[in-house]
Amino acid sequence: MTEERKNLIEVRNLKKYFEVGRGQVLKAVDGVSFSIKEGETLGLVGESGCGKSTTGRTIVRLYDATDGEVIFDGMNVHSLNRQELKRYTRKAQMIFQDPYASLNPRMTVTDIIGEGIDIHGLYKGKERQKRIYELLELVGLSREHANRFPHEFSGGQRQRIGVARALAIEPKFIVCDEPISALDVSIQAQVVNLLQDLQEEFGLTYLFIAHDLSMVKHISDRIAVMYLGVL
Ligand SMILES: Nc1ncnc2c1ncn2[C@@H]1O[C@H](COP(=O)(O)OP(=O)(O)OP(=O)(O)O)[C@@H](O)[C@H]1O
Repeated sequence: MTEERKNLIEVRNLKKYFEVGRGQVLKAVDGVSFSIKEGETLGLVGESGCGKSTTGRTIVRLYDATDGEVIFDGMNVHSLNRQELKRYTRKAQMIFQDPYASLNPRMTVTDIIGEGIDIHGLYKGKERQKRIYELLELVGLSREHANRFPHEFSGGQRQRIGVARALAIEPKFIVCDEPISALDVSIQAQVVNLLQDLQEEFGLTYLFIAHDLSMVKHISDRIAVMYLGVL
């Protein structure tokens, strides 16, 4: 079945170097190539510091690439004008490892989820509120949660808010950067199941980052192993 699907993402010889002072360069990602088909999950594993997060962040344009290409749906992600970049950021989202650090503590759930909706001008007024309720229900929360702040939730619930935020702008591709490693083991399976259900429902494509194989084994169609900046 997968043979018929087209590549949604093609990463070609991607490099991301950081300048770390006194002319020193840290080659966090040093020539990585892979592709992910539409609706597929590629697992990306490797020990801490090998460059997994940097790869994910460079693909979604949180970082500029030092060299190489990321082709998304036929377009080169690192040579977009501002308008195209805005369109791209709507299609490619990221879910972060730490559901405590990645949600602004001073914003309500409605504000957090609504931010992307506003930036991309998707819904206004009543429609916007309805969409936020819908998203909360989609991730297993309820409309009663809409006006609460992040500190009022458990780790698993916070990660669900992070998922709702990513989904709010109807992306095609999500980089899941260790989305369950900060959670209790008993909660991890619930969040993985949620991500799988959403993938099925919306035909999402995932790059699923984890530091150990056991977590990604049953969610991934294929697995890439990273070591010191290379695959
Ligand atoms: N903004 C940055 N500036 C300088 N160095 C960075 C930056 N981000 C990451 N690095 C370095 O790049 C290397 C790869 O880091 P990265 O976070 O991508 O690895 P990782 O495999 O995702 O690790 P972890 O599982 O711990 O998140 C590390 O040596 C890290 O210290």
